[in-house]
Amino acid sequence: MEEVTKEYRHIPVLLSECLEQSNLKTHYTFVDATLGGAGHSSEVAQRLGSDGVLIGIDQDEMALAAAGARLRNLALNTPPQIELLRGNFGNLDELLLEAETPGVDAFLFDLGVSSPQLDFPSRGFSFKEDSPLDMRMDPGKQTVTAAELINTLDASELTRVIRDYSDEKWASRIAQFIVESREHAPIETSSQLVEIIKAAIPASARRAGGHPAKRTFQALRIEVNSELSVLRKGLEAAVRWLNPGGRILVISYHSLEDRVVKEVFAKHARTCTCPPGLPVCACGANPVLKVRTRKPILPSAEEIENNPRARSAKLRVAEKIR
Ligand SMILES: C[S@@+](CC[C@H](N)C(=O)[O-])C[C@H]1O[C@@H](n2cnc3c(N)ncnc32)[C@H](O)[C@@H]1O
Repeated sequence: MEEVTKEYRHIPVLLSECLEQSNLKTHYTFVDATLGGAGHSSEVAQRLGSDGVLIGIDQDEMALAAAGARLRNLALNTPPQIELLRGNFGNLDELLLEAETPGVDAFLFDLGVSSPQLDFPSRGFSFKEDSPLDMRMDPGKQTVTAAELINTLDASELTRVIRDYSDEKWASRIAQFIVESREHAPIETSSQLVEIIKAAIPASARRAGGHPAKRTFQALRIEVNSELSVLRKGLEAAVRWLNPGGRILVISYHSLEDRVVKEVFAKHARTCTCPPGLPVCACGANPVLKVRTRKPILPSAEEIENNPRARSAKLRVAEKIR
């Protein structure tokens, strides 16, 4: 355990903004749906009282072990009840029923992978390390790896995944190069895939827009973990579990995640669009949320300098109105 906490280094993103936006009270039930290394949660735990509850969820065993050790080591005067659950926030209903939660006052979703997940080569998330192409967030429960997708999807399915989940301009060429390459031998490692992507993208285009494999790796990770449908499901459940006045905070790191957050918030915040003078509402609008961030909250230049991973972060917040 000591080993895990020493190695698990992840700087929490938009920490003070999250604490402020959570509107924490000592008796709150706070659900951290993406516990990671408990960067946010260890600060939340210090602000809850003995009548408060902190529920931490992560599907990653390594994250949960590190977070558990960190939270246990906090010297708290009035420790809240702390419950850590291993699972996917796509199954929020089951997890919160298991925790016997009557309702929730604040949810935090800090999406994506943590720095240690990227840094442990065996997880296969990083295009910078040579590792097996895995990318499963929960290797114990998920069976389909990135290698399996790369070696079995046909060219049009590969193009769809890469294009839809990353806006990669060269998606269809990358897909073709993948299919041609695997005819000789299966593609099993991240460096094999990086070389194929580099060969598929013309040299002039390769120089722009960061590492040429970044977008394809993001697309594969989203597909392996069904990230967008899981996010929609998790947010929908969070809206149901929220107590009146409670808040949902979501930190996203790319436009596809951010779009899902905006859509779910907007759907539940939709106000009546009937023409004035109609005796009863016919459009069926029934707002339960108020969006508190018309524009997302972004990290400061100072935060980005100290933690480059925060560069693409966007925090959106909504409050339950009834
Ligand atoms: C960016 S990290 C969170 C870091 C954390 N806020 C901190 O400061 O230490 C995201 C975490 O969410 C977890 N995660 C991602 N998707 C998940 C999902 N669908 N269900 C549960 N956990 C998930 C990952 O395993 C990872 O540990």
